[in-house]
Amino acid sequence: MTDKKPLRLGVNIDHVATIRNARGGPHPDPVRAALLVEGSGADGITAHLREDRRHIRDDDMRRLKEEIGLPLNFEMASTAEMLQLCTQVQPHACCIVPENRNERTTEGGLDVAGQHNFIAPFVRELTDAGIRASLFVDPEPEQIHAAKSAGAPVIEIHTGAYYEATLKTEPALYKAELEKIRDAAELADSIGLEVHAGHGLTFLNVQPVAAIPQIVELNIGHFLVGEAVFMGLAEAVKEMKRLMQDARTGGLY
Ligand SMILES: CC(=O)[C@@H](O)[C@H](O)COP(=O)(O)O
Ligand SMILES: NCC(=O)COP(=O)(O)O
Repeated sequence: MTDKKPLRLGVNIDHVATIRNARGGPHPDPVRAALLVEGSGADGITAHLREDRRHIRDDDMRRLKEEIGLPLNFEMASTAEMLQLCTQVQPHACCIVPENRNERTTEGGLDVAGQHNFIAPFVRELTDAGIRASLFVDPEPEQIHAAKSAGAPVIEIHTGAYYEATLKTEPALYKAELEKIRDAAELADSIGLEVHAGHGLTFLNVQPVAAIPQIVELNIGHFLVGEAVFMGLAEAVKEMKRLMQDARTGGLY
C-alpha cells in the first residue's frame, strides 16, 4: 500500500515526571503538560509506567485518563501487576514493552517470537478488556510475524538503533537502519498490522521515518521535553508536527 495515510503524533510525557520526581514535589505536573500538548496539535498522549516508577506513577495514569481528551497510550511491561492497573485505567491503547530495571532506557524490542505462549494470552486479556494492544518490536521480520500471530492489531517499531546510528558520522549506518524500518513497516502493513514507530526521534532524524507511508503514528518524548527547555513545549510539539507533515505530504525522501 502506498496511499498517504495521515500520520499522528503521540507525545510521551514521561520525562516531565522525571523532572518532577527530582525534587519530590508536584511540579512540573505531567498531566498539565499533557493538556498543553493537547492544545498544541498532538494526536495522543503516551506514558510509560515503569515497574520502578522512576517517572510516571500510578496516580498520573489515572489522572491522565480522567483529565485529558486525547487518546491515552499506556506503555508497560507484561506483568500481572501492570495488566491489573491498565484494565482499571482503561486507556485507549496499551503498548507492551520489554523492561529491565538496570537499563537507562528501553534497550530493545519485545521478543514476541520467543515468548509467544506468554504474550498471546496477555494480548487477549487486553483485547477482552476493550484495550487496543500494541507490541514494541525491533524491525525484524520474525518479530513482526510473531506479533501478528499473537493477535496484536498494532506494532510499534523500536527506532532506537536508527537513533544511535544517526549519532555516528558514517551515513551508511543510519541508512541501513532506516531500510530495516522501511522493510518492517511494509511487511507489517501487508499482513494487516497497524504500524507505529518511536524511540529517540528528534527534529533532525524524524523526517525519513515520517515519510514511510505505512507508519500512521510516531511516539516521541525525551527530545520534546528536552527541547521544551529552549523553545517551550507547545512550540516544540508544533514544530515536530510540522516536520512530520512536511515529510509525509511533501514527497521528501
Ligand atoms: C518504550 C519507550 O521507548 C519509551 O517509553 C521510553 O522507554 C520512555 O523513556 P525511558 O526509557 O527513558 O523510561
Ligand atoms: N515508544 C516510544 C516513546 O514513547 C518515546 O520514546 P522517546 O522519544 O522518549 O525516546
